[in-house]
Amino acid sequence: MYVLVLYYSRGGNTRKLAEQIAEGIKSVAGVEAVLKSTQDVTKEDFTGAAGIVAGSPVYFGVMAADLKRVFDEFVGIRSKMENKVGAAFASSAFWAGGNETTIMSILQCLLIYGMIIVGDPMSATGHYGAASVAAPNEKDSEIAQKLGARVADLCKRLQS
Ligand SMILES: Cc1cc2nc3c(=O)[nH]c(=O)nc-3n(C[C@H](O)[C@H](O)[C@H](O)COP(=O)(O)O)c2cc1C
Repeated sequence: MYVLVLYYSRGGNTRKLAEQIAEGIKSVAGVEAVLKSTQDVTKEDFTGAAGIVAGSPVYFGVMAADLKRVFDEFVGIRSKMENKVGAAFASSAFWAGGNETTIMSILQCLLIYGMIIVGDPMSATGHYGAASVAAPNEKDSEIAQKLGARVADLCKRLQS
């Protein structure tokens, strides 16, 4: 069983968050993490996954166009995604730059893909997901790992 960590990143900040989420996924026994950029991801990566954690830099308060392109292009496999677990992450330049609105823009797509969407666990912050201003610091990384672990754990429970 694997969880797909899908990201777009131009400067590397969002990729660093993605790597932390993948670490969290891998900490759950029996669940692997597949880390893919928007350029490399395939429809098979989507349909084979037990869950998807998708992330983007904040671009004008929403996800970057290349992540939206993937959701647009893969619309035909939407029905195969029902009841998989979904979560989101984002990296901004400023504290009030739009991390939550960007996460919500991603969660909207996952919701309409029929997925069961979750935020980060109570042991992290119990909010929208994982986020950082520029590159993730130690706390951001811990939250990202906990988000990954939560999604992996839920995937296991749903498939048992
Ligand atoms: C076209 C564009 C739009 C952006 N819009 C915002 C924004 O609305 N709010 C914000 O805080 N940062 C904004 N940024 C900054 C990026 O979200 C931020 O630098 C992020 O950490 C970059 O992630 P990356 O290194 O993964 O590419 C924007 C950057 C670009 C290139």
